[in-house]
Amino acid sequence: MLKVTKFGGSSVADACQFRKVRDIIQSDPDRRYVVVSAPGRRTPADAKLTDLLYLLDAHRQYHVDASNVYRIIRERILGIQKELGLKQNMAGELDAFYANLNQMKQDEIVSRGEYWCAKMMAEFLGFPFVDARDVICFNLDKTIDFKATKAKLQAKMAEYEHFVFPGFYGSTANGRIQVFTRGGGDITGAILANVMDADVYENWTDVSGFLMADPTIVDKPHEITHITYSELRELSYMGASVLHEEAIFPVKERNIPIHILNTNRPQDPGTFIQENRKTKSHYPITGIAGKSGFVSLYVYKKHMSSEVGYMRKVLSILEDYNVSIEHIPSGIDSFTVVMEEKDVENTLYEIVSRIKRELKPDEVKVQDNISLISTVGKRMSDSPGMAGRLFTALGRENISIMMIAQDSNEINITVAVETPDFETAVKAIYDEFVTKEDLQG
Ligand SMILES: Nc1ncnc2c1ncn2[C@@H]1O[C@H](COP(=O)(O)OP(=O)(O)O)[C@@H](O)[C@H]1O
Ligand SMILES: N[C@@H](CC(=O)OP(=O)(O)O)C(=O)O
Repeated sequence: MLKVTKFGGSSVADACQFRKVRDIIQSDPDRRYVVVSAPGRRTPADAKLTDLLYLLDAHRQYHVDASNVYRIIRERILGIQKELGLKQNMAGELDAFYANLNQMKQDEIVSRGEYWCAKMMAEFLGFPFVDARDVICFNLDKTIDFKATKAKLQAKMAEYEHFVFPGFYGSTANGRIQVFTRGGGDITGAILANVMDADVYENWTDVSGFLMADPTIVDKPHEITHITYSELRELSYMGASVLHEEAIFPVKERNIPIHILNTNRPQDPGTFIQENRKTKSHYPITGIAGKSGFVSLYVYKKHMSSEVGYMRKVLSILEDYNVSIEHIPSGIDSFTVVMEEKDVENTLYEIVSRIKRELKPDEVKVQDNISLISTVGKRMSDSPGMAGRLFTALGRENISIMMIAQDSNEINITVAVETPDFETAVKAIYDEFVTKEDLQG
């Protein structure tokens, strides 16, 4: 049996967490390949090391003295090293990094959290360190070159029976470090699991598995014991941040189960993510997730329904500005495009004026401060009246629904609400489909 184990930032936040990781690795000889993130938050008010590295880079870019930020980074790493009694010259590594700061690009700077952490973890576990820079190969378009990565990883597996591997980064063909998007250590683990044909991909974090809702919004949400890849993809895409939304593809391709586990409570069963759920859930939904930061663009034109290609022309203007579209609810002579605010923050008014100038609509309206909430579950397709229950639950809280979308597999109903209503809406949906079911037994 072969397990690829990935420990997120919360699992390596300090020396005490390192010890928990060692206990977990030593308790199971199948846990041979270990991926680590950079040290995460020790308390809710703390900073993730990766955030500090982005801050350091911002100081560098704007030519502001970065010594204070560097000092905090240095103290965090050396604090872990000292408490664990590690012998490597981390101070030398860190000072050489800082001295060389102006020669580095942002990706290299922000990748160092995982690099230092993996080096320390390797010494602590007595495993070799393998640098992701020498293994994870990116194409120039930032996708993964699977063929090259596989060849390099297999060579490392032939050389070592165990190793510690930094998540989040790799390199391009010209040797430059490239990082994934934030939270991308999960993708590194999934790639390793795929190439190594692991029996399971264990993803260790600070919650006992995937929860039915974000625990910062709903008080003590239930744990999900089993979830399918497609349900998970919907939830993680919509903001359930436990697992990066892109981490599903490499494991799904080989049908490798993902097991989400809690480093602070390793005895808990956690969540299994597989193609087919083994047990039928007691609840009509699997989970709820949501995100804020959306904006909608409403376009109305008399007789739009008979004007062939009108919607396509609006979408092609958005494409010119590289905007990706979340939803397009439509009426007969109108439609609304929902997109992420960050994609249009500098271009929205230019886009609107182009639509007005080139397509002469009768009305264009922009609304910002929108949140999307997805209610997800495979059982929803065979449970009649789900949408009705959802809308009634929101209605009871006086929340107006700005948009409704249901995917064609009927495993997801997404609603748009105004951001001030976001948390109340998530709680109302949870109460309707979970708390109420509990009370009914
Ligand atoms: N549905 C959910 N289930 C569990 N955790 C969730 C959910 N939605 C959001 N979270 C948050 O995700 C966090 C774990 O992800 P992350 O912070 O990336 O951990 P790590 O540092 O271990 O990679 C949890 O602490 C929790 O606050
Ligand atoms: N350290 C990186 C990558 C990562 O996966 O982190 P975490 O495991 O803490 O989500 C980040 O903060 O984005």
